[in-house]
Amino acid sequence: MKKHHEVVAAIIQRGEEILCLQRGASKYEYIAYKWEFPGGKVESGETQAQALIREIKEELAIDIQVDGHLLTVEHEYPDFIITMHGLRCTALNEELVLHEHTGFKWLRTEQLQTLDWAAADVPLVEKLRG
Ligand SMILES: Nc1nc2c([nH]c(=O)n2[C@H]2C[C@H](O)[C@@H](COP(=O)(O)OP(=O)(O)OP(=O)(O)O)O2)c(=O)[nH]1
Repeated sequence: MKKHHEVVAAIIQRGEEILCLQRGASKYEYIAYKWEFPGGKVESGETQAQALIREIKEELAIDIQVDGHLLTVEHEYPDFIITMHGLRCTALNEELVLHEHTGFKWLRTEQLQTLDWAAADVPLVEKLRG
């Protein structure tokens, strides 16, 4: 049976722009170098907000405030399944440092579809585009 992960992803908006991050190499070629929202797996005992605050601090060295829920997506990849909660957030610091990603872009909602998103993110991007 495939592993099932609960994942949180931060939609960080600054003015009109949203933070998009590019993953690096991966043993799973279908997510390697894809674009995503920062975040990661919820660990046992954590709330979604606690997990997201921890992940964003690890990945980007910034603090965030979680403002609300955007969309939850369930997606089956060839090797595992994720339930991903997309949460709207605000960054509490200006400068970010990429600890785990290979690139980042701040894009307006109408520019989001120019990136090659991880498949699970497509419904989030569509919802953001309205
Ligand atoms: N963070 C994040 N993960 C996503 C997104 N879209 C998507 O398919 N994923 C997948 C990729 C990973 O398989 C999984 C999240 O795991 P991760 O590797 O980022 O998180 P983690 O740091 O907790 O994991 P680990 O390497 O410690 O095991 O969800 C997204 O927008 N953000």
